[in-house]
Amino acid sequence: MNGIFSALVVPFDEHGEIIEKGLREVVRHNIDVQQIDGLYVNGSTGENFLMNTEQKKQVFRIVQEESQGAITLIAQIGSLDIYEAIDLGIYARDLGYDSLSAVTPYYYPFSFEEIKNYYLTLVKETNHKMIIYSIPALTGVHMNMNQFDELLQEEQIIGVKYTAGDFFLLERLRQRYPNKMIFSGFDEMLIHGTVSGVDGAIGSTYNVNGRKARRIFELAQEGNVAEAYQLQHETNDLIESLLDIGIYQAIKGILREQGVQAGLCKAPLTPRHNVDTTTMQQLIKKHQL
Ligand SMILES: CC(=O)N[C@@H]([C@@H](O)[C@H](O)[C@H](O)CO)[C@@H](O)CC(=O)C(=O)O
Repeated sequence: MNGIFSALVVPFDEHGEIIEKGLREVVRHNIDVQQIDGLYVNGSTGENFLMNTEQKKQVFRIVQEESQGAITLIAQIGSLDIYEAIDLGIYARDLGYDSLSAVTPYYYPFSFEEIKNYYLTLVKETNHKMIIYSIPALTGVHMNMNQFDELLQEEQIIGVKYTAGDFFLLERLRQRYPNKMIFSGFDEMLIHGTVSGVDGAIGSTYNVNGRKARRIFELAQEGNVAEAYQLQHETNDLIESLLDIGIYQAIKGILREQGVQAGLCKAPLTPRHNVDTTTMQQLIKKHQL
């Protein structure tokens, strides 16, 4: 479960329905063109939190069918409805997903005990591997080393998707848990995560920039930090542009220009945002996507 994983984008039509043919094309593009090692399915990038249960299951099923065991699959099942999360976890497990993952419960000010019980319940009820999805910037949940210690004592909790900029905490996690999986979650900090010893990276921009991300990852692992950092500078120029436009809309816009039916974003997200063909073509050319 190492390497570069795309946080999969999901194509929606103008009514917020999933475009099945488009989703299959996005999976194929990730496997055949971006040559990723795995997919992180129904995460933030997949607009998971805008979908209903049936749509989430539809995505899990189609991705598994299309990837046919060629890559590693991680199913993000986190939900404020713990019973939906359990249902999704059992569904993805039975489809053959390699691991589950769940974002820390958000919106209400949950205590750490409530968060811990949430994960232990998911692990018990699904009887599958679990990767903690920690993204404090969006959830407001900032866990400290002692709290990660409590979660990682559970054998079925195999690792953390670490989407934060606290590299002291990341260094402590890596030192204390050499045998747990740690994924870097911010693409713009891929080199920093790799030098900190992460096992892999999960991110939205790998849907369009996965090959260059792999070069950064491999060069940094080999200790060629200067060359890795030059590629990170170039990558961060791209990421800055994507963020200015609207990250998910821009990624789908690039994919559409490349002939992949990446569809639109689902409301309340703006379906296209200010994505225009000329800008997308310029990004593709400038960054050799
Ligand atoms: C909020 C968000 O989209 N974060 C992305 C990053 O890949 C992010 O888009 C990228 O680093 C640009 O900021 C991932 O961490 C999210 C992710 O892995 C997921 O879709 O679950």
